[in-house]
Amino acid sequence: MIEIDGSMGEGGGQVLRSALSLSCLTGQAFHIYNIRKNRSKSGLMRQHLMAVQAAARISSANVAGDRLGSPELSFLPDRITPGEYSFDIGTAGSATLVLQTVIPPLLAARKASRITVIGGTHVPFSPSWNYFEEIFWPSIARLGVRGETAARSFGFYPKGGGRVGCTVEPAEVLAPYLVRERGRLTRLSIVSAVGNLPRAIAERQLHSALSTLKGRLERGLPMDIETRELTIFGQGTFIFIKGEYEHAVAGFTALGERGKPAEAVGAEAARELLEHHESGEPIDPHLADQLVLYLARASAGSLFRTSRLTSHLATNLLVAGYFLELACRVEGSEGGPGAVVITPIPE
Ligand SMILES: Nc1ncnc2c1ncn2[C@@H]1O[C@H](COP(=O)(O)OP(=O)(O)OP(=O)(O)O)[C@@H](O)[C@H]1O
Repeated sequence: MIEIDGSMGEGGGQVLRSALSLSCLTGQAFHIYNIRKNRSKSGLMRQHLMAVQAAARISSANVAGDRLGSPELSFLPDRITPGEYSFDIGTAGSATLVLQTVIPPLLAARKASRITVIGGTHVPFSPSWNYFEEIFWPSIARLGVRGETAARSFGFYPKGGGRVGCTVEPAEVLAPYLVRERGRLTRLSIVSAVGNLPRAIAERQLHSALSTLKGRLERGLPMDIETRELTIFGQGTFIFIKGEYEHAVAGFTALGERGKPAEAVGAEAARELLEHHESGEPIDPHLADQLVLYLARASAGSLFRTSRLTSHLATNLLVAGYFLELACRVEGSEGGPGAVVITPIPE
């Protein structure tokens, strides 16, 4: 049984989720302790527990310690069963993080699967649905992942209730990923949205983003700009900015919250985009960590450059090393730009 210290690296839920994915994928059991030890509410929270239950359902796993607040867990997967799955988090816990947990093992199944998750789609510290669908999904599609994404509704903190999902076709081996350069910025898209709040808030978010970006991007850049009113439970706002480069896409989401001015929301996403853009690098800091589990399964070595090396990236590389024979090299230091080289070692 693989022993994992859940407080290693970034020490958050990601250590657990990546271990669940890789355990299902490789059939190796693991025991994790110190789960989210340094977080203010340590142990398994609802969203993490849902990831455990989802991974257990698709792999008919034997599990011990799967309760709220638990600091440790043992997970013994059996066989991956493809099929139709629906997981209801019951809170605004992140739906995209649950999807990201089960996609890698379901790719290794013999038949296609359809997964639906009910929960938060635009919640802090996780990929927004727009990010999942427009940045993460096209990036894994480039590695050979086939399937479709679908969103029935969005869910915000604290009510959740968004319903999103995807289908995944079996993909035995994935293509290597080589992204050293991004090429020119060819298009910018901005979606600014509100649910059960005045449309004027979405417009203020948008104007603030546009004035932050003014004069900082190429002249005459094609732009798609949209404000949206969403039908959701509860209330919420977000802005999502996508930069399409010749060889990469990058995305930045900012969320509204009580007491945070709409102008701050718009400026936050725009500043993140500018920071990435001005680095000259292709892969945004979030995609960098989210790609690791896929590159670890590619048929040959991969290399990409990112605008910021994060502790999430370092953590995923560490966890992948527990389950797979890999040679990983990171060039650069945390917080700055750098390169990641991942080479699977054939058995
Ligand atoms: N704005 C964002 N856009 C895209 N992806 C994001 C964004 N914010 C966070 N993520 C991704 O969400 C994941 C969050 O992992 P993390 O371990 O922090 O989650 P968690 O389970 O909420 O952890 P914890 O509550 O223990 O801190 C990472 O893969 C990170 O790249």
